Parts: sequence; C-alpha cells; structure tokens
Amino acid sequence: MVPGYPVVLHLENRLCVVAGGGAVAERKAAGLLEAGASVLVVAPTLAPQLKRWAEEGRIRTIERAAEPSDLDGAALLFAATDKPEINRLLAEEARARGIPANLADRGDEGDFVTPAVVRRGRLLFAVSASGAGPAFASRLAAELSERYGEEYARLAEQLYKLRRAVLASVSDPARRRSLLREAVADRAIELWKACPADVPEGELLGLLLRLDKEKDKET
Ligand SMILES: C[C@@]1(CC(=O)O)C2=NC(=C\c3[nH]c(c(CCC(=O)O)c3CC(=O)O)Cc3[nH]c(c(CC(=O)O)c3CCC(=O)O)/C=C3\N/C(=C\2)[C@@H](CCC(=O)O)[C@]3(C)CC(=O)O)/[C@H]1CCC(=O)O
Ligand SMILES: NC(=O)c1ccc[n+]([C@@H]2O[C@H](COP(=O)([O-])OP(=O)(O)OC[C@H]3O[C@@H](n4cnc5c(N)ncnc54)[C@H](O)[C@@H]3O)[C@@H](O)[C@H]2O)c1
Repeated sequence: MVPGYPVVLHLENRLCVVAGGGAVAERKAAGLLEAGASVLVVAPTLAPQLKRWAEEGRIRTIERAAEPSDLDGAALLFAATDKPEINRLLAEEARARGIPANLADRGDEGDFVTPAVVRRGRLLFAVSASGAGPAFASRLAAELSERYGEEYARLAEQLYKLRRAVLASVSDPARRRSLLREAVADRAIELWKACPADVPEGELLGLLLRLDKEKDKET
C-alpha cells in the first residue's frame, strides 16, 4: 500500500464543484461550507437540504446532469453521482484541467479522499483508514469527539492568543520555542482551561512567564 499525503486546504471563496445531489453530495457540500468554500452543486435531482441551502444563497445549484464546462474555474471536483462511469469521466475532465478530483465510489482512483472529521474551533482531527473502510474512520472520529470536548475549542483559542503574544514579545528563537512548548505542558493546559474566554493576551503571557520562572526554581 502506498500511503496518502495529508494536507489541510484553505478553500475560502474557492470554487468547489460537487457533481451529484444525493446524501454523499450533501455531506461533501456541508464540509465545504464549513471551510468557507464557494460551492456549486450540479445534479438532475437535489436532496432537500441542498435545495434549502440554495434558497438561502449558501450554495449555487444547477439542476441537470453535470457537464465538463461546470468545472470552469474550479479548485476541486467531488464526483458524487450514483453513476460510476459518469464520476470517472468527470474526474478525467477535471484532471485534464489540472483540477484534483475526489471519486465517491472509488476513493482509490481519485486524487484525494475526504477523511472523517472532528472540529473543535481551530482544532481539526482528521481520520483516514486508507481502504480499511469509512465506517472504521468514522468510529475512530467518534471516539476522538468524545475524548476532546468543546472545551478544546476554547483551549485552542487561548493558545492562539498566547502564541501571538509570545511571537510579538520574545525575539530569541530558542526562548520562543521553549516557552511555546511549556505552554502545552499539563500544568499550563490546566491553567488556560481555567481562564475566562476573554482573558487578554498580555495576561496569558504573564501567567506563562510565571510558570516558566517557577519551573526554573524547581530545577
Ligand atoms: C469518512 C467519510 C467522510 C466523508 O465522506 O465526509 C467517508 N465516508 C463516509 C461515510 C460513508 N461512506 C460509505 C458509507 C455507507 C456505509 C458503508 O458502506 O460503510 C458511509 C456511511 C454513511 O453514508 O452514512 C460507503 C463508501 N464510502 C466510499 C466508498 C467507495 C470506496 O470504498 O472507494 C463506499 C462504498 C460505496 C458503495 O456502496 O459502493 C469511499 C470513501 N468514503 C470516504 C470517506 C473516503 C475514505 C476515507 C478514508 O480514507 O477512510 C472514500 C474513499 C472517498 C471519499 O468519499 O472521499 C464519511 C463518514 C463521515 C463520518 O461519519 O464521520
Ligand atoms: N464516499 C462516500 O462516503 C460514499 C458513501 C455512500 C455511497 N457512496 C457512493 O456514492 C454514490 C452516491 O451516493 P448517494 O447516496 O449520494 O446517492 P443518491 O442516489 O442519493 O444520489 C445520486 C445523485 O446523483 C445524481 N446524478 C445522477 N446522474 C448524474 C449526472 N450525470 N450528473 C450529476 N448528477 C447526477 C442524482 O440526480 C442524485 O442526486 C453511491 O452510488 C455510492 O457509489 C459513497
């Protein structure tokens, strides 16, 4: 088996085309909306949720069979019709234009697959089972979801603020690195979790520097 290469794509306002209008297309569209993409769904029949999103202006839809020209200007293609030969043809068209394609019916033949995802604010967990089955990936993602609750979204936000403060005020790279590592040690994490959501950056930095001093005293 040749393993895949994981990336996190920034798709804000990029055109992503979904061919197909069923349950799978809906799931892909939902994930794309979360990532701020500009979504075009093309299919002769559209699931109710896709119609609602179109009415709300959240996605664009075209109610007919997908055509190669639908790919104009697209960053990604999700071929999610229930016709394998159509998915393959569309993926070939996309490839010829340099657009990476996902094949809902044959993940291994596409340019990329979509992992099972758990989001906690800035945090993103993605699980791919690389052929061992989406049910397995989905189950493991559910376990991550239980292990890392909503409090991790807030924690990530605190760490984001803290990192910004450290980058802005500590110029020595080695010192920065050691502080940023310390900021994710157990004791520090407990401290950030206990802070109110709107704690200012400067205060977080002060707490971190104090922890650092205490650590120096202990050693
Ligand atoms: C994780 C998740 C993400 C998402 O799609 O968002 C995802 N599939 C999910 C659900 C799901 N998929 C299937 C069912 C029906 C039950 C069943 O058969 O198990 C259900 C359940 C449901 O629909 O509820 C069937 C299925 N899926 C694929 C094939 C064809 C094949 O194997 O190639 C077939 C057989 C189709 C047939 O019958 O012919 C292919 C792919 N599905 C992938 C991802 C990619 C591999 C990810 C990895 O690397 O592990 C890959 C390769 C391509 C891709 O889609 O990118 C999402 C769970 C979200 C969550 O719950 O968290
Ligand atoms: N990757 C996954 O996670 C996953 C999960 C389940 C099933 N599948 C596969 O994905 C396929 C789609 O699953 P579904 O549950 O969404 O199917 P579905 O039957 O609910 O929907 C199929 C959709 O494809 C549309 N369609 C048909 N011909 C088209 C064309 N020429 N151009 C554009 N759209 C067209 C139909 O109008 C319909 O909206 C399944 O056949 C299966 O092979 C993949």
